[in-house]
Amino acid sequence: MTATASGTATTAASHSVEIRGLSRAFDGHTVLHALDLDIGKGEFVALLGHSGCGKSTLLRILAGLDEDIDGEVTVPARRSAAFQSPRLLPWLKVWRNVVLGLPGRADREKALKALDEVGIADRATVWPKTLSGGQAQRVSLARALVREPELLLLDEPFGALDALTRGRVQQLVAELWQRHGCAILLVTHDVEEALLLADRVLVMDEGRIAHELTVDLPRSRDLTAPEFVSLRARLLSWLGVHRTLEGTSS
Ligand SMILES: Nc1ncnc2c1ncn2[C@@H]1O[C@H](COP(=O)(O)OP(=O)(O)OP(=O)(O)O)[C@@H](O)[C@H]1O
Repeated sequence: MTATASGTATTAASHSVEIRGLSRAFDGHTVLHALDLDIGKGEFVALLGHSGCGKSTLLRILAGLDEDIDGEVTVPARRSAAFQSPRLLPWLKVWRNVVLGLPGRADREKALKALDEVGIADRATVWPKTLSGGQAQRVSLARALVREPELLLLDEPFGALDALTRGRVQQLVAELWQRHGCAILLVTHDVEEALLLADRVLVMDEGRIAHELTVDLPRSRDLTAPEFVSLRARLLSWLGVHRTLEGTSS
């Protein structure tokens, strides 16, 4: 692996992500503090932390949307991201949104395959405004997957969905992850979501990784299993030491 002294390198590495001494400041206010983090190839990592602790800032850097950093960041060239808001272009039909930005001519077959994978191939030729929230989020996932990422960055992708749809889309992400074998970094406010999906949960506090938990439970995970309940209690206590996490309850 090689990495630039300060910036984002995209050379293949033994890990999918390697971060060394990453710092980011806005207007003199340091948001990420000399952060170190490795994510293994194919590993599913969830990132929890109270509002404003720097989760999205880290994700944006890994997505290549922010390069004004100190430190070393190595990420795979093939990476894609999905956010809380699906960010579909309203003047393009669904399938065109999926393959937008891919090199070459817009490949309808490719888009249909990706939409089929997320269960909404029948919505390929409609306008984005006619989609439900859950459908739009599925299109956003299809758009990320069509790039065949080695690293998938998810910033609260289920945050705006109702509980039932949220459960379905979570299940879909778990299945896609197992099928594609990509590494995933999921930013969430939801302790249970993190424990249901991830191999490892990180708790961030004021721009540092404050705690780390390996989730050594078989899938599909049972929220009521004593081991699950105990891991949940540990995460909540870690979060409680700092500030109450929005959107969770004990
Ligand atoms: N472009 C920017 N300019 C100035 N400050 C910024 C910018 N982006 C983020 N910040 C600041 O950096 C800090 C961390 O923001 P970030 O969005 O990473 O937090 P977060 O943990 O993702 O929060 P949330 O859970 O609320 O989404 C905040 O204080 C925020 O105001």
